[in-house]
Amino acid sequence: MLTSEDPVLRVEGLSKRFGKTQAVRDVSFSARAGEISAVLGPNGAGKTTTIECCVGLRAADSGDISILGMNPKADSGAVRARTGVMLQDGGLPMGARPLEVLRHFSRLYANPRNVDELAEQLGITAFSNRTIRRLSGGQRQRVALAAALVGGPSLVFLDEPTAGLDPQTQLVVWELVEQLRDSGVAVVLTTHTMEDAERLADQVFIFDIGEVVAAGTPAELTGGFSDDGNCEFLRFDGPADLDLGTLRLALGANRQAGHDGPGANRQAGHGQPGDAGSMSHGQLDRNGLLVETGRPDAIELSEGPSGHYQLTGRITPRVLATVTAWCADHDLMPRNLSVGRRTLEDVFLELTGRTLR
Ligand SMILES: Nc1ncnc2c1ncn2[C@@H]1O[C@H](COP(=O)(O)OP(=O)(O)OP(=O)(O)O)[C@@H](O)[C@H]1O
Repeated sequence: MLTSEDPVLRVEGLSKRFGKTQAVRDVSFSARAGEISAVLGPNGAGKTTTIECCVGLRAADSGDISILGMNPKADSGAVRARTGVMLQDGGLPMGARPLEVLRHFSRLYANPRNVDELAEQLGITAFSNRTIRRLSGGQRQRVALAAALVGGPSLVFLDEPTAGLDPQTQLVVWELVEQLRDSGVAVVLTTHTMEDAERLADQVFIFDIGEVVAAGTPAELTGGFSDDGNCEFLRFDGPADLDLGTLRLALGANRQAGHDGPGANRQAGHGQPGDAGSMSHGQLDRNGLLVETGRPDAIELSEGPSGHYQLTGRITPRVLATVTAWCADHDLMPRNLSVGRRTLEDVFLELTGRTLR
């Protein structure tokens, strides 16, 4: 029996191979009611294959999938009745008109949503007398989204729901997805747009080459953003191969002297030193090792390619002053100096050495 605490979707150890390509390897994740779970990753990371296995469009090689406590294969009818799916190719009948399609789908469900209201909300009414074949990509996308929602599902899978949409329609889709979450639906959203994940997601699962390489809330993954406005990275450009030893010492001396000022409290939800074993405070690096994140008093200093320097952690005004003072002592102009919040894109880059796009 499923309780309200149990995930609506639970995926454990899912693997799927296409010939020589291991599309999905030992993937585990879950999605809860009233939450948006984003599956984020670059092209070919295995997101669509994972969703296709979840909704029964592909047979997994191994692993377990449970939806609302049921087995999607054994209880396929009951699972389908409570699940909405929007896939990238849409799967819409080309010769039909949007409202005909939506009315047809709505008749298959016990408690469907009002077709006219949904069509109005997604701006479908304006082109409802054209066949699907004659719609633009973005218009088809809206019909596919409506088709996924018309049955009033408890769990909805949205594969790249904002791909190809103009900014105005993206906003409509984001609002709709938030409404779904607020009404208690479990939303699983695949995307390679980190803006989607950062804006919408309660939980993010970052995929790369068929594996989940990091998981957590956006704030946990990016190291969070503290109440007093202290930022999470400081970057500057300078000559390559600077000797950073004295800067490290100066930053360490700040920490030990407790110079981070009155706002230097720990962030809610972040761990105490030593409790890095939980997934919520860490990420998996390329070798599958847990890397601690969100330690507000730890400053990491690294040199990227061609003289790009980066500090990550809790960047206080004192840290900024230490860096600029060190630069002044070394007669060095820190070019392109910037301070800001780390994004999921940064996290992905740090974990894989590549960008999401
Ligand atoms: N039917 C198929 N036959 C052979 N290989 C496939 C098939 N479907 C997917 N693949 C391969 O499996 C890997 C994962 O593909 P998948 O479509 O799941 O990635 P994705 O993360 O959804 O990518 P995208 O963001 O581009 O949609 C890729 O290397 C892809 O080429």
